[in-house]
Amino acid sequence: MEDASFLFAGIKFDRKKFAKDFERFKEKKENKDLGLEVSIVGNAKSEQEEGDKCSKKRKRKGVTGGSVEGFSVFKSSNPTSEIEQNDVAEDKSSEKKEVFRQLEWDNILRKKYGIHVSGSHVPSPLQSFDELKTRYKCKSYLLRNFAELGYVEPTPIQRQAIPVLLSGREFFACAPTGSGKTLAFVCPILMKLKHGLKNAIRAVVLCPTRELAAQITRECKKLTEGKNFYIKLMTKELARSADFSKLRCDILVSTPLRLEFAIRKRKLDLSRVEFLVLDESDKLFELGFVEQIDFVVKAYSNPLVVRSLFSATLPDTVEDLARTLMHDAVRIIVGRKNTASQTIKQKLVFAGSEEGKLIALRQIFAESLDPPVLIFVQSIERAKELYKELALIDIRVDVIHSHLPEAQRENAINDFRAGKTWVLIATDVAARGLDFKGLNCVINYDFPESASTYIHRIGRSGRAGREGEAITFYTEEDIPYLRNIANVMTESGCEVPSWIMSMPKAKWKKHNPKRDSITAGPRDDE
Ligand SMILES: Nc1ncnc2c1ncn2[C@@H]1O[C@H](COP(=O)(O)OP(=O)(O)OP(=O)(O)O)[C@@H](O)[C@H]1O
Repeated sequence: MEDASFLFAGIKFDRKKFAKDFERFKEKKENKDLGLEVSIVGNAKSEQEEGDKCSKKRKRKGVTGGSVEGFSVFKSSNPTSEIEQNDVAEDKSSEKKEVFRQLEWDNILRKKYGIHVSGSHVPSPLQSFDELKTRYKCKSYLLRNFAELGYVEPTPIQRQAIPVLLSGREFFACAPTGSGKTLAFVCPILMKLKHGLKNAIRAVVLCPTRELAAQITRECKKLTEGKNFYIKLMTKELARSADFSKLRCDILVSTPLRLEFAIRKRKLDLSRVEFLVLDESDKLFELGFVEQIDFVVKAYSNPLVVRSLFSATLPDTVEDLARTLMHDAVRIIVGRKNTASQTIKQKLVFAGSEEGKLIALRQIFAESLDPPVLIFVQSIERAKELYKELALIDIRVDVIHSHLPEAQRENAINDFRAGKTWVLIATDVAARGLDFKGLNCVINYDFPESASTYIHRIGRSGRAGREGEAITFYTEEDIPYLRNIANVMTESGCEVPSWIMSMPKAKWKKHNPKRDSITAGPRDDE
């Protein structure tokens, strides 16, 4: 992890400058502690208006620095008689009771869905999608599109993240792979943007790969079916030649590199962006991305931009960064942090050598090839080598890595999704975010470079509650790192031999050993 403390430096929200407002905010918190400003589930008016009020207050703070009034409904009233005082006391006590009841109910709901939150005054989780209508006046088209897509009830991350983003709060969230994080940020952004109001980019979603950016764009379009939203994927073409001053775009989805290019070379204006989402945020803070991210984030000159971070793995360093740099951030963790999805059956296989791996793979294919299967290797070279090997067998195989032209990468993904390809060999370019609905099995032909890479790779299967399988080959050189993977396995309920669990945990930065080339072992037909 790079030292990324300079990140978000472009956001003009500094505590010194707004010290007075922070003082007032404290005052507000005290009043809230008395239970005067907490929303109640089912109160259609309150939460939408609270959200709007919240952003208006931030506006006043951020833009004019003017006085902020009305923190307490009781401050402005001036009870004179004893009866009035008693009435006020009674009101206070019943409001307090209601607030406690609500908090209790929120906790029950969170416990039921494994949601853990911290931060001040976290909005109540959703009980159902219908609540989006009753509590937040969500437009019917969105709920219709949910139904069309078969989304009957919100997933745990959606239950909590949607109300938090709707209330204008910044947050960072960690939830398992395939648990619906995309909808968790797209839905509230669509609800808040009210399409077609302004001619400016108002939301930006950043993610580490083009394939993932394309997938998020598609998901956004599906959700806005029947409405005039302008959702744009930052393609190479767009980044190079678009006239951004004329481009109609409500939500822009991009990789950091392309966005940086468009800002530098094409004068892309991000001053009116209201929402910034960093998907796969821990990856975006790694070496190779962090400088682009820093540059891009500085381009968001709107002091009211609401930032949110999502990932299935969230190292403490990224959490610390988010906590210090975001404004009054909420933390949302679903299940246990940095664990694999519970629906994936995970297995370790000792393959002995490179030759042993190929034999083991062919054996799996012979005994139980249940396509589609995704195979991960460590490098582009090895992806090409394995492709040559498997092309000799009578199975439909393809390969994806970052040295392929964009169209070929796209075809590889599309053919795999469509079932035209049974086996896809991939480098870690396909490890994050990609949603292959029916993927049955992930094979880690090469041991993953880190526990988080392991979690993301195997998370391409077992999505949206479905079952999946993950097989990880290891050789002698991987043994010191076995324990780290074994921990992930036991955390999600898989069995691991006791000798592995008694090994010391290796200090692990990136494990990318030099491996012998992938050579053909003896074949059945020889
Ligand atoms: N409420 C829902 N009910 C049923 N399916 C859903 C719901 N929300 C999302 N999905 C589906 O779940 C799948 C996974 O969603 P998504 O790709 O957003 O997961 P993710 O949490 O972002 O995963 P990753 O960490 O791997 O990026 C998708 O196929 C999506 O259509």
